[in-house]
This record gives sequence, structure tokens and C-alpha cells, in this order.
Amino acid sequence: MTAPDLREVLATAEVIHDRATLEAAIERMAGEIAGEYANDARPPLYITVMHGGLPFAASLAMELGTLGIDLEFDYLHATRYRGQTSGSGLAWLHRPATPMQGRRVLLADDILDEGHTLLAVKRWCEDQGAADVRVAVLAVKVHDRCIEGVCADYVGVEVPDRYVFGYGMDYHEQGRNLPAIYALAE
Ligand SMILES: O=P(O)(O)OC[C@H]1O[C@H](OP(=O)(O)OP(=O)(O)O)[C@H](O)[C@@H]1O
Ligand SMILES: Nc1nc2[nH]cnc2c(=O)[nH]1
Repeated sequence: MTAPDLREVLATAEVIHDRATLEAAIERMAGEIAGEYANDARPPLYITVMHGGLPFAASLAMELGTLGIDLEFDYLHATRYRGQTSGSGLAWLHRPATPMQGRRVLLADDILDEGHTLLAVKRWCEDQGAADVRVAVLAVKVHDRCIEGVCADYVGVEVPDRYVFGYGMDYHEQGRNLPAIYALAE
């Protein structure tokens, strides 16, 4: 299937959060997170959830670095949308290689929507023996379909119950490097 033309989609899409708002939210999150890890003897294992988490994780990492918090990087790729606008079964494309036994893990992802991805990823980290697993997400989608017991420890912004893209999030694998969050026209 040919992907819809991103320029045409953008012409009718709505900006939900602009770049300045997102950067301010990430700076605020870094302040919250820094307090949690400031006295640890070892840096947290900082896991980017690819692909969508990449821009957010990079920005947040730089803000944490500015506050003097060191991070050990790794990444994972688990996807359940696969370029579509509704989710299905979770597919693991890459698991982190760094041993987690006894480590504090901080997961960075772009969006918490129905929660299936973060639940599975968090459980997997716990099964690997992580001492503590925390979750930072740039955006939380506001609706009542999130599975019970899943929540993020650190949240940047809320987004409405619409398909959103930009700042890491794709629309048919396009638009991930847009510096704002957009929602498809209703
Ligand atoms: O809360 P959920 O309903 O599970 O959705 C959230 C997940 O969906 C997106 O990933 P996606 O499957 O699109 O993979 P991608 O990051 O590679 O685009 C996003 O990056 C989250 O990881
Ligand atoms: N791009 C994108 N990915 C998602 N994954 C879960 N919800 C969303 C969404 O609204 N947009």
C-alpha cells in the first residue's frame, strides 16, 4: 500500500503541542527525574524504546546530562502498530544486550496509549532482574482504554484521543522528525 502524502496530511492536521511546549515539558521532566537518581552510585540503564522514543529519549538525555545525571544507554524495539494507525500483537524486534540484574532501569518512549507496549516491556525488564524499572513518556493519550495497572512515572504532555504523529511518532512511517505533535484531522 502506498503511504498517504505527508504534505497533504499536514495541510489539514492540527498542532497539538508545538516544539517550545515539548522542550519545556522535557526540561521539567528532567528536573523530576534527576532528583530520583542524583544519589545513586551507578548511572541508570537508560533504554530507548525504538523507533518512536528516539527523539524524546535524546532530548531528555541531554537535559539530564545538563543536570549532572549520567546515563548508560541501550535500546529495545518492540512494535505493535507497525506503521498502521491501530495496534495489534506486540512484536519484539530487538532486546537490550546490557544485563539488567540489580540495575535501575529508566525506559524512554514517545507515547502511552493503550499501555500494552509498556506493560510488556516493563515486565520483561523485571523478569531480567532489574532492581527498579521506571517509565518516562513524552505523551499520554487521554481515554479510558488504557489497561489496568499501567502508568508512566514521568509524563511530558497529554494528547487527545486521536491519532497523533511527530516528535518520534509516525504516520505510516513518516513524520517522525517533525518537531511538534500533530493530530490527524477529524
Ligand atoms: O500504549 P500502546 O497502545 O501499546 O502504544 C504505544 C506504543 O506505540 C508506539 O510504538 P509502535 O508500535 O508504533 O512502534 P514504533 O515506535 O516503531 O513506531 C509507541 O512508540 C509506543 O511504544
Ligand atoms: N504515531 C502514533 N503511534 C501510536 N502508538 C500508540 N498510539 C499512537 C498514536 O496516536 N500515534
